[in-house]
Amino acid sequence: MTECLHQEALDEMVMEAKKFTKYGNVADYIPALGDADPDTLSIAVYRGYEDCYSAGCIHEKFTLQSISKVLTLALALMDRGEDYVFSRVGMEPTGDPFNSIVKLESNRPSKPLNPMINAGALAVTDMIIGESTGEKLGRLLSLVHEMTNNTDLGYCERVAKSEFETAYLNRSLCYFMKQHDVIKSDIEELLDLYTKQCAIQLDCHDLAKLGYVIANEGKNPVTERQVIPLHITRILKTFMVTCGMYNSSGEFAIKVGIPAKSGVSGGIMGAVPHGIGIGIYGPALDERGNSVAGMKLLESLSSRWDLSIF
Ligand SMILES: NC(=O)CC[C@H](N)C(=O)O
Repeated sequence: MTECLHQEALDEMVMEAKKFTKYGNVADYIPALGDADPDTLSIAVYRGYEDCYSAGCIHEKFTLQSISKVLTLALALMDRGEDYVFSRVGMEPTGDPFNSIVKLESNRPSKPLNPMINAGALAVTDMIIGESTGEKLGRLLSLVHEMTNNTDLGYCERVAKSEFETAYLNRSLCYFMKQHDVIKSDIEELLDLYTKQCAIQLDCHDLAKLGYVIANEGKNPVTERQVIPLHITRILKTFMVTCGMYNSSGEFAIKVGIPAKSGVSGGIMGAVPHGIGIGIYGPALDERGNSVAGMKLLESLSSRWDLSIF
C-alpha cells in the first residue's frame, strides 16, 4: 500500500462515492429487495488481527445474493473435487447478463459456462452434499460461521420466500439443465436451497471477513484454521476476477483490479490477495446489477492504496 489506511480518508471516499447512488436503482425483481434505501453506502475493510476500518451505515444488514456463489463453489469443490465440479460447470466468462439462458442452448455439450452466473451457480448448489436441504444449508452456514467467527449469521426468511415465489427465470434455467442432465435433484428443492443461500444475511463487517479468508489463502486469522484449502481459494479468486462482476468484469479488472464478487442486494465482497478483505453495501445498482456507488468506492480505494493485483 502506498499510503496507510486512515479513517478520515475512508469517510471522505464514502462521501464522494455516495453521490453516485442517484445513478442506480434497487433491484425489485425479487420483491423484498425493493424495500432497500437506494441512498445508503457503507464499507468495512478488514486486515486480520488489525482493527476493522469502516464507514457509512455499517450496521445495516443485507443479503448475500450472488456473493453466495463463491461460498457454494468452495463447498462443492471441497465436497466433490475439481474434476467432478468442472465436468458439470465450465470456467469461461460469458459476456452475458447473470441470468441469461442463451448460452445454455448454444453451447455444446450443454453445461453452464461458469459458476458465477445463475445457471452455473444452480448447478454448483446441486452438487453440495447432504441428505436434505436443511443439512446442505447447515453445512453452508457452518462454513460462513467458520470464516467470520460469527455463529449468529443465518438467512432472511422473508427475502428467501420472496425470491422462491418469483424465481420463474431461475426455474426455467433449472428445467433446461435437468433436461440435459446437468441438474440431478428435484428442482423445487434445489430452488429452496438456492434462494436460502442467496438470502444469507450479514453486515459489511462480516462480508469483509469472508473476503479476508479468501484473500488470506483460506486461513481464518483468529482461529488460524485452514477453513478452505489454498488451491480452492486460488480458483475462487480467479473466478472473482474473470466473472465476479458479471458482464462488467473486464472493465472492473482494468479500473479496480481487485478480485471481487457482487450481488443484486448491492453487496460487493473484495479479496485483495495476502491481506485485505472488503465488504461494501450500496443497493442502488447499475443496469448490469452491480452497486454503482460501491464500484466507484472500490475504484478510489484501489487507486489511493494501490491495490490492483495487475
Ligand atoms: N446477481 C445476483 O445477485 C442474482 C442472485 C439472485 N438471487 C438471482 O438468482 O437472481
